[in-house]
Amino acid sequence: MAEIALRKVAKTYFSATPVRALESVDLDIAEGEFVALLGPSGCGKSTLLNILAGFEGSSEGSALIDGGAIGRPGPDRGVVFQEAALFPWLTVWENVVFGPKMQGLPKSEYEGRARELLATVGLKDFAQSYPAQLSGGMRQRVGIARVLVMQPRALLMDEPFGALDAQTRMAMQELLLTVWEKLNTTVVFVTHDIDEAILLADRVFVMTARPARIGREIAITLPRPRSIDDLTSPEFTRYKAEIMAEMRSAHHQAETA
Ligand SMILES: Nc1ncnc2c1ncn2[C@@H]1O[C@H](COP(=O)(O)OP(=O)(O)OP(=O)(O)O)[C@@H](O)[C@H]1O
Repeated sequence: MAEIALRKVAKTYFSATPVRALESVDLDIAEGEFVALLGPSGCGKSTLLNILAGFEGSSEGSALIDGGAIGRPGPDRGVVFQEAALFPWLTVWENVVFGPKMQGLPKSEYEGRARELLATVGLKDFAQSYPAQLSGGMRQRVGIARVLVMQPRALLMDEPFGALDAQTRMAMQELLLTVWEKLNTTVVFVTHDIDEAILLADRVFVMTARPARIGREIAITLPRPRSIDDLTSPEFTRYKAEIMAEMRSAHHQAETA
């Protein structure tokens, strides 16, 4: 699984007025670690994830995966966005096997894995359905299976459950925990939701207002396996109070900047 390192990463967008999105971000993520990024709206979380994905370059500093500089997007990194970008004209099964098929892999190398993943995300009986016939949560589960079938070394997730209702969201969080505990992929997870960050992550990074830096790192030592029952434990509440205070001060800096 991937080890990720950011060294003094900065990013300026040269639009009509230049925007400094990131400033001197240093981050070390261990193999198999689950990391969550929280921060005020517009601070630069997606920018950071896009640099890790290779969708855009940094203006300064370096981003490394397993010691090598991150260049273009690659199959070692799977990216999941808020909306699963499924092909509407393909069935669930065809969507899931699309990547390995395009890579020219023989069926024997990916079909078994694809079947297993569909079962893991609870969609075994929907293999022949089309995306339009699925709920938002089901579509997102297809999206996750589609990325995992490529066996990425790191999973980069940008608000993946942001568009889902509260109940579906909790089910998806539990599903992701199950999948991650099984595969132990390195995960970088961007969210606005403090509960979600605490429930899922080994470490939560609270970013400052733009230009974003890592303001605070909080190690979440709640035992694993975790479940949504943990949301009401006293330790959980303590973490939440600590992170809320940090977020409030980040928000205040954003307002007064
Ligand atoms: N392609 C771009 N061109 C110019 N400016 C951009 C571009 N992408 C992002 N920005 C700016 O960079 C800053 C950081 O944006 P980013 O999307 O990374 O924030 P974010 O923390 O993910 O926000 P949110 O939490 O609201 O999703 C914003 O001010 C945004 O307007």
